[in-house]
Amino acid sequence: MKISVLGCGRWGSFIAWYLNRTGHEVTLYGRPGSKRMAGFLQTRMNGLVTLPGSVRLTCDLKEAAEAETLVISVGSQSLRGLMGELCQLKLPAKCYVLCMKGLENSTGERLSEVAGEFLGDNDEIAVWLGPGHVQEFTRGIPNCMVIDSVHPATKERLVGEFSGELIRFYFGNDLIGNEVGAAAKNVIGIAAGMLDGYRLSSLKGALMSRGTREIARLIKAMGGNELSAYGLCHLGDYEATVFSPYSHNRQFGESFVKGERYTELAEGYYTVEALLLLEQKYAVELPICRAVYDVLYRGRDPQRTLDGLFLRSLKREF
Ligand SMILES: NC(=O)C1=CN([C@@H]2O[C@H](COP(=O)(O)OP(=O)(O)OC[C@H]3O[C@@H](n4cnc5c(N)ncnc54)[C@H](OP(=O)(O)O)[C@@H]3O)[C@@H](O)[C@H]2O)C=CC1
Ligand SMILES: O=C(CO)COP(=O)(O)O
Repeated sequence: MKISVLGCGRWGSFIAWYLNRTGHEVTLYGRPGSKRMAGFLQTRMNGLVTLPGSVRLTCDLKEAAEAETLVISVGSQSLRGLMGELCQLKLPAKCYVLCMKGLENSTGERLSEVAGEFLGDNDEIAVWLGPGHVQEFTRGIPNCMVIDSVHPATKERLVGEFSGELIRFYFGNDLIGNEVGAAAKNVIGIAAGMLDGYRLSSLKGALMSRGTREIARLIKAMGGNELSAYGLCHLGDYEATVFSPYSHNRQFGESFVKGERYTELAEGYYTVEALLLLEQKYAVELPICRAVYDVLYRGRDPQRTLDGLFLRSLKREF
C-alpha cells in the first residue's frame, strides 16, 4: 500500500518505521520548519527510531498527499489546521487513519468528527489506537492495538494490511467509545503522575477502577458501548500510561505537582477541557477528570484536590 504519514514526532515517525517494515511504500511528512524533520533529513534518526532509506522524507504536503492512504499523527489540537491545509489541495477520495489520542478542547469533538468536517462522502476515516511505546516496539516487544471505522470494509482492509509480528490489531466496533476512551486515558495518566509525585502510587489501583467507571459512564451517555472503557483503547492502555516511565502524560502530572517544567506533548492537558464540556453536555459526573481540570486550570492545590476525592459522599461501587 502507498502510505504517507503526516506528522514526524515520536509516534508519526514510529508509524513510518513500522509500516515500512510491514512492507508498505511509506513517505513521512514533516511541516516546513519542523526541527524534527530537519533532524531526520540530516541523520534519519531522532533518538527513538532510525528510518531506513526506503522511507521517503518530505516537507511538501501536496507530494505527501498523493498516497492513497494518509496516516495522521500530529497533536490533536493541530488536526483542524492540518485538515484545512489538506482540504485546500482538493484531493480525490482517500483513506484517512487518525493515530492520535485526544479530543478537540474548544468543541469537545472527537477527532473523526473534526476530520469529517473537511472530507467528502467517498473519503474513509479510521482510527488506530491502543497501548504501545516506541521504546518497547523498537526493542522487539509486541503489543495489541485496535483499528476502528464506521466503514466495515476499511477496518477489515487496514487490520489486514497493518498487522505484523509487532502489532496484533483487533477490529474495533465502537468508534465513539474507542476515541473517547483513548483520549481520556491520558487524563487518567496525568492523575497517576500526580499520585506518583506525592508518593501515593499505591492509590493507582483505585484510580484504575474508578477511572474506568467514570469514562464508561461518559461513553454510554454519548451513545457508545461502556465496555470500551475496559478495552484496549482505555484500560488496556493504563500499563503504558498510568504505570510506564515512558508516558508523557504520567510524567507531566508528576512534574506538575513537583513544580517542574515539562515540555513534551501531554495530550491529557487539552483533552481534560473537552471532557469537562462533555460532562456538562451529557450530564454525567466525571470526578477524577474534574479534579485534574481544577488543578491544571483553576489553580487548585493538587494535594487538597486529590484529598477532596476521598471526601465525596459515599456511594455504591457499581
Ligand atoms: N500508542 C499510541 O497509539 C501512541 C499515540 N500517540 C499519540 O500520537 C499523537 C502525537 O504524539 P507525539 O508523536 O508524541 O507528539 P510529538 O509532539 O512528538 O509530535 C507531534 C508532531 O506533530 C507535528 N505537527 C503539529 N502540527 C502540525 C501540522 N499542522 N502539520 C504537520 N505537522 C504538525 C509536529 O511538528 P513539529 O515537528 O514542527 O513540531 C510534531 O512533529 C498524540 O495524539 C499522542 O497521544 C503517541 C504515542 C503513542
Ligand atoms: O499512548 C501512549 C501509549 O500507549 C503514549 O502515552 P503518552 O502520550 O502518555 O506517552
